[in-house]
Amino acid sequence: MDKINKMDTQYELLNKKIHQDCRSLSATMEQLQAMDIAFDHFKLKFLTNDQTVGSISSRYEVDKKKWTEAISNLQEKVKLMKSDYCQLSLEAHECVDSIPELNKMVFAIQELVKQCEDLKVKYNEEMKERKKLFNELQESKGNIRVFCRCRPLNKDEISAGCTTVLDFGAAKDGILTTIMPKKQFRFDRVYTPKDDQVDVFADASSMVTSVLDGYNVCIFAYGPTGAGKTFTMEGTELNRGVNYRTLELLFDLRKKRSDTFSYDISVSVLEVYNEQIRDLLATSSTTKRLEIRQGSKGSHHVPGVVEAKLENVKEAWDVLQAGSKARAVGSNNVNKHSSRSHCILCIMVMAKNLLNGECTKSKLCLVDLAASERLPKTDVQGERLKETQNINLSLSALGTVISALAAKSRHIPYRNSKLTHLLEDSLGDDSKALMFLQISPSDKDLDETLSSLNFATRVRGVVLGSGKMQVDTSELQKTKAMLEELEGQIELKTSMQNQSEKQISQLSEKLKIKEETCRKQEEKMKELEKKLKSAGTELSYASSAVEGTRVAKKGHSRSGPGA
Ligand SMILES: Nc1ncnc2c1ncn2[C@@H]1O[C@H](COP(=O)(O)OP(=O)(O)OP(=O)(O)O)[C@@H](O)[C@H]1O
Repeated sequence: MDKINKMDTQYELLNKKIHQDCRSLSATMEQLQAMDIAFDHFKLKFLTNDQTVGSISSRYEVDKKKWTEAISNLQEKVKLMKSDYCQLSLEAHECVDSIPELNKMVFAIQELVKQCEDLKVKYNEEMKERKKLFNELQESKGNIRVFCRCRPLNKDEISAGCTTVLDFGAAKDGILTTIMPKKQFRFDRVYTPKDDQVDVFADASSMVTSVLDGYNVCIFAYGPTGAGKTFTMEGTELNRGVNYRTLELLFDLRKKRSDTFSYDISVSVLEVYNEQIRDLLATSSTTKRLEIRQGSKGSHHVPGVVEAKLENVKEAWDVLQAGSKARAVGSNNVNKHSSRSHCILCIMVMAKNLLNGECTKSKLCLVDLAASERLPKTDVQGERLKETQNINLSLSALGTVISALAAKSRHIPYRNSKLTHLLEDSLGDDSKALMFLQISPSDKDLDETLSSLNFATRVRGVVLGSGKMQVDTSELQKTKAMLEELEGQIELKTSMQNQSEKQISQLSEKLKIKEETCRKQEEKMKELEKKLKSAGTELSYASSAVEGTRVAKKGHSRSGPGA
């Protein structure tokens, strides 16, 4: 029994132990399972970590490459910019260094300007003197000068077998010879039929110049019908005459003298027919486009006449055309009206000396006279007779005025005709006159030619016989040479001054540009340095992040999953 009890106890003990072992086994199993799961987790984590490390490291490589490239690019750029900067600052320094030079130049220019001012004052005085001498010289030649111009034979005359009765062999010396009767006539100029409008105006231009110097001038064309009066004064579109060339010269001189003078130029165009005055610009549409004034007592003896202010030579041509048109319209009803009327172009000039504020007013009258005629033929009656009488009246009144002026009479009979009344201002004591004597070369016009030549010789003789002052021309030559030299000096100084001013402005412009470029480059450099700095910071962040991941990976592989 004892044995059975013993075995029973043993059995119970064994059973207990088995139960205990079973429990510990299942706990171990659970532990093992948990470890297994943990290991799987760890294994999974490890694999994931490994992949992350791989991708980080490849991104790191790409980024590294990119940043290295960017850095080397930036370094290159910085290097270039630094060299640019050095170059620019060198140039800027050069510019700054040249400032004392510039100051010197400015000082020199100021000196030049002062000298120029002094010279201008001197020049002004000399100009006055020149005007005086010019006037005296003109006087010595006679205040009334006569130029003789002969037209060529026209087609009709050639086909009718007309011959030339004039010899121009001594024309250069101012001598014209008639062949039959053989007689010599002396004038201030004699033009051959070959001389053109340019040749003719070249001699008249000094008179025109003196208008801008404040003198009154009168230029008129005298001669029988068909001798070329209108051709000389008006000319044609292709062969422009004295009227147009005069205005052209005035505008040219106005431009040339614009530094020292301002000129206001206006014109009126009048016709005198049968002692009646007609304003040829009053109805013109051309004039409506221009600035118009009504002539006052000061500018005209016929108040209310249209005065068109001209700004340029194009306007001048338009106005001249308008005047010719209006004259031609008037001639439709009357037998060759234009040869029976006087046409007057009045040019009014107001000059202001910009240096001393002095103002002068002068007037230039250009007159295409009515055709001269000998005493009316007996068969001329009615309207034609009246015309001829009026023409003769005005031409003889003109002759009388010229004679009275030449004789320095106290009374000049301007009021004897409308023509002389209108010319009063421009045909005065201080004024200059030029007569173009127009003649025909044809034998059929010989009588009229001789009569015209005799008339013009009388006019010239009267004037030259008046004993005008003779000027010592050697003195005049000296003064002229001095003036020319002075003018040359002024021109040189002015051009030097202009050049220096131009240089200074160019240099300061360059300096400004350089300064601006330097400033921009500096800004750019600063910006790049900033970018470079932030790029460096980002790079160091990225490398430390990569480094951290690497360390973590290494640590993990050392502890391993089977540890
Ligand atoms: N120097 C010249 N060269 C060429 N042709 C000329 C010259 N002078 C005049 N003529 C021509 O001769 C003709 C007559 O000239 P113009 O009409 O000028 O004479 P005029 O003296 O004004 O005559 P009128 O007193 O009758 O009006 C015109 O056809 C003109 O073109």
